[in-house]
Amino acid sequence: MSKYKLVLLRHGEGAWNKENRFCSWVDQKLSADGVKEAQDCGRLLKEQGYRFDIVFTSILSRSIQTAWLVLEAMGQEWVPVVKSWRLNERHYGALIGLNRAEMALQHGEEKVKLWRRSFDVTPPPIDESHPYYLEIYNDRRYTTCDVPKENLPRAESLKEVLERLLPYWNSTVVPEIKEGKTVLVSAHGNSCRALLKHLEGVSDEDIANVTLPTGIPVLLELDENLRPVKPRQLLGDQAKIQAAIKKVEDQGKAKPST
Ligand SMILES: O=C(O)[C@@H](COP(=O)(O)O)OP(=O)(O)O
Repeated sequence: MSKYKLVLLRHGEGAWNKENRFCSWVDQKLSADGVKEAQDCGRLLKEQGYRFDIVFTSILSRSIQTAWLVLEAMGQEWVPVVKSWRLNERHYGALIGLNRAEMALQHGEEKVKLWRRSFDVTPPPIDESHPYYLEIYNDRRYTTCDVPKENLPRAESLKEVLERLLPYWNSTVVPEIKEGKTVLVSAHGNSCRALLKHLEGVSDEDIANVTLPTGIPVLLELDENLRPVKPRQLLGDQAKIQAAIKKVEDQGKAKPST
C-alpha cells in the first residue's frame, strides 16, 4: 500500500531549452512558455488536491522560479523552499552552451544520445578556456556549497550526478518524507532521472530510455521503505505529455541551426 506521495518536477522551459543549447550549470531564466508551464503545473496540482509541506530545489534560477510559480498558482506560497547545489542539473562539461542538433551533425546522433542519456558516460570536462567557465565558477552561489569550489564537478555522467545527490537525498529529503511530509522536488531533467533511477531501481541500460518533459509533475507513490508501489505517473494530458517527451528526444537529431 502507498504510504507516501512524492512529486518530482523538471522546471518549466528555460531560454536555452528553446534554443536547443545544453544549459546545465549556466543560470538561465524561464522562457515565457516556461512560466506558463510552471503556472499550469501549479493549477493542475491544486485541482488534484495536492498540499505540499516542503519543496526542494537546486540553486539554479529555473528550478527555483518554477517552484515559486507552482506554489503561487496553488496558493501555497508560504511553504518552505530548501535549495542545494546537489539537485543541480547534470554538469555537461565542455558541451555547455553548444547546440544539440549541431553536435549531432558533427559527432553523430548516437554520440549525442550517449552524452545525454547513458548512465556512465561523462562528457569532456569544462576548462578555463570555455566561454562559460568564469560565469559558472565565479558565481557567488558556489561559495555557499558544502564542498570547496575547487571540488565542484567539471563534468558529470548521470552516475556521478547520483553520487553527489544521494548523500543529500538520504540526509535531508528522506527524513522529511518519512515524517509524513508531502514533498515536491523542483529540479532538472537529469537530476530527476537520477532520482527515478535510484527510487525505482531502473537498470543502467533502461535509464537511457527515460526522458522528462519540462513542467510536467511526476508522481511517485512509495511504501514505508520508499519503494514505489506502482509505476510513476506523469500528470496531465497524456497525448500532450508523449508529444513533449518526443520533442525533448528529438532535440538530439542532426539539424543545421537556423
Ligand atoms: O542541461 C540542459 O540543457 C537540460 C537537459 O538537457 P538534456 O539532458 O535533455 O540534453 O537540463 P534542464 O533543462 O532540465 O535543466
